[in-house]
Amino acid sequence: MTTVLLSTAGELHARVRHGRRAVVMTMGALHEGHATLIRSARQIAGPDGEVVVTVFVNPLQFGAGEDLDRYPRTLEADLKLAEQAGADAVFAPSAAEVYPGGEPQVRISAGPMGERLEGASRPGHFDGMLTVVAKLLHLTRPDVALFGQKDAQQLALIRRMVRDVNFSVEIVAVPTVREEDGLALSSRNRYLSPDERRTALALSRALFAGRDRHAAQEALRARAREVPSTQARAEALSAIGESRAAADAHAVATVAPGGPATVRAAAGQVLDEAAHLDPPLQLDYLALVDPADFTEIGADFTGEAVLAVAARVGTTRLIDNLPLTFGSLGAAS
Ligand SMILES: Nc1ncnc2c1ncn2[C@@H]1O[C@H](COP(=O)(O)OP(=O)(O)OP(=O)(O)O)[C@@H](O)[C@H]1O
Ligand SMILES: CC(C)(CO)[C@@H](O)C(=O)[O-]
Ligand code: BAL
Repeated sequence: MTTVLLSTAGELHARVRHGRRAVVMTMGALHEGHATLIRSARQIAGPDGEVVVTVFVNPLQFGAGEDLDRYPRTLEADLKLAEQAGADAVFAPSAAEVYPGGEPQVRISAGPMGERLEGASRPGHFDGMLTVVAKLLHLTRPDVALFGQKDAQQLALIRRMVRDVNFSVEIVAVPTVREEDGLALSSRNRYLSPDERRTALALSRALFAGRDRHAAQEALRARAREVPSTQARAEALSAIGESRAAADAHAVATVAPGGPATVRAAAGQVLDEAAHLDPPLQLDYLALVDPADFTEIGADFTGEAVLAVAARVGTTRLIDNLPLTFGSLGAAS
């Protein structure tokens, strides 16, 4: 298959549509994470459908002093990767093509969710991101658009925009692709020196520490629930022997003050340690949030939450997150 390179809206619109169109939007500097999105798009579109990858470094979503100028631009390599992953077309417009009248006056506002976490650190970022995503949806007119879980807040805001202003597109999320040692793939990883990369591993390690604490807590809760009342629990504990009973009682007791705070603390400890590495990790935020609105979850939260982290190593700012399900087995008795 030969992937076609398109650079104007006219070329895109002149393209005859085949079956379902699946679109993957990117800022280029493509890596295996993007390839995974493109392969998923290929599966969704099927052999009779088509996969369009957009490559556009959107100036509107970069703040003053951010890395717009040094953001890697590698179109030739991107075309090859997109082709190998199964794309039919790559749409790589210029800024003048996307914003023919200069910076747009009318924009999409991300609302309160867009001001939290990433939005607090990068004011205006999500308005700029949603504005270009809306434009690219109009330009590419997909049936399905795929986005990575790695940018969890972006994904949540795109879902919200599609719902709030009735875009007729299905949004599909793709899990985060990681290096073998856990580092989430990101175009910005190529800014890292070997020493900085070692420090950057603390982001995923912190998330894994939080996930492990969470898994242990959920297992203990499940055990506690097996015995429905205090009286029944005591009887069940003596039935399984004194030492097991003591360990069990201790385990059940220690799970009680746990929950989100303990998960945050486990992740936070890894990040605190990384602040003393050379080069150090400078934490921006660590948060355990409800993906519906990106507010911190409370102690009695149930359902899927997102443990999210952002930090700087040297001049590179990285983000990562893990979804964690709370109380999946019901509330503790
Ligand atoms: N490791 C990954 N796993 C899955 N999806 C990813 C991964 N990295 C990026 N994506 C997704 O690819 C799409 C394009 O992202 P983008 O081009 O910004 O890449 P990026 O690697 O996230 O770059 P950056 O370094 O700017 O964050 C987004 O939907 C993003 O969530
Ligand atoms: C969705 C996106 C392509 C909009 O510029 C960008 O934010 C990205 O690559 O994640
Ligand atoms: N991957 C999200 C796009 C950005 O950082 O601007």
